[in-house]
Amino acid sequence: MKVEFRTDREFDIIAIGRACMDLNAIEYNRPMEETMTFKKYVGGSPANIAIGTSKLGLKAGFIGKLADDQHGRFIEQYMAGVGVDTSQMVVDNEGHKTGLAFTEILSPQECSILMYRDNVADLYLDPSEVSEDYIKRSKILLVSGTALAKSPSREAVLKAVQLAKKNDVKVIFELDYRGYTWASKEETSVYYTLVAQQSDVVVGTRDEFDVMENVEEGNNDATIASLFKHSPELVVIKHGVEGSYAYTKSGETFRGHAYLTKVLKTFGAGDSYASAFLYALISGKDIETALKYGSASAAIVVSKHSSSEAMPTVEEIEQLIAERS
Ligand SMILES: Nc1ncnc2c1ncn2[C@@H]1O[C@H](COP(=O)(O)OP(=O)(O)O)[C@@H](O)[C@H]1O
Ligand SMILES: O=C(O)C[C@@H](O)[C@H](O)C(=O)COP(=O)(O)O
Repeated sequence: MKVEFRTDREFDIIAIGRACMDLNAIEYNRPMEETMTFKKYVGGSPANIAIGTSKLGLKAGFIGKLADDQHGRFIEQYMAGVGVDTSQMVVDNEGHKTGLAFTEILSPQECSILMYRDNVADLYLDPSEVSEDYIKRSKILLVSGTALAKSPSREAVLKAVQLAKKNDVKVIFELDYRGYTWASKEETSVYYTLVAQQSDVVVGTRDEFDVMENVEEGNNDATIASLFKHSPELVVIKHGVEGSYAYTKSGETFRGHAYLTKVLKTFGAGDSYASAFLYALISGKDIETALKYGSASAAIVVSKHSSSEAMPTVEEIEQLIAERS
């Protein structure tokens, strides 16, 4: 089965949410306390996805807010450099800062992220800074769940979703749950449910769907039964190295398998998976093939040092799929 997109749009995908910085430990296999050097990369889930899809040859744009400082300018320059349209990345004039993610690589399986996200510029995106003229030029609006965590970014995203629906732009909701930004799981559940019910495609890990449903150990059947009563036509539920499932409203289930690889760190899997999965769907491939693209892209990124710079090309993805089939 394939997902149909408008063919008369200039942009394949416009992402909304945070564009931040990752500081990844250069010294692996040791705790953060003993890590002395870090390498900086652009980060933030929706920025990673915009970069990933752009590297795959899609026309990507971004709606977000950047700090008015060297870090904000680094992010804008990097994203423009890989081909992302940054015309709707506004600059904050109230002194808010760039969000930082320090990553600890204790072992290939044990990674954690130490976030600095107080007063971050991305959460100050205002609804007045979201343009209908821009959104209606795209096939897809990609929404990151973290952008719903606080006002005014929350209202900016809700406005973007309304405009996308009005203009026949498919809404892809990446749950992208980052607990530290939210006041409570109750609050997250309210806003996640609201946006998921209005989206065309919902993508998240099993744990993230549990947060959305405000349950301890949910199951995929209950999740899809509930979401398919509303707008979603496709729901993708990821289970880490165990792979992923894609469910369609018409009743089909597809299984995606992870490609085993020499893992350097576990983060970056979700964003690279989303980039390549969406690339494949937009390129007219069927859902089963799109799951392979997502899994292959994730396998490549978990074997490298960054989440954004490591995003693969189409050739790298197709080579991995061919080698393993
Ligand atoms: N250790 C791994 N090795 C290879 N592929 C992986 C690994 N971990 C995850 N993946 C791939 O990335 C996809 C998304 O990973 P997951 O951990 O579920 O998402 P997230 O990074 O958003 O938490 C998985 O479905 C799988 O295909
Ligand atoms: O999303 C962030 O703010 C941090 C990311 O930039 C970081 O690279 C990361 O954690 C990506 O993780 P993923 O969800 O496994 O793709």
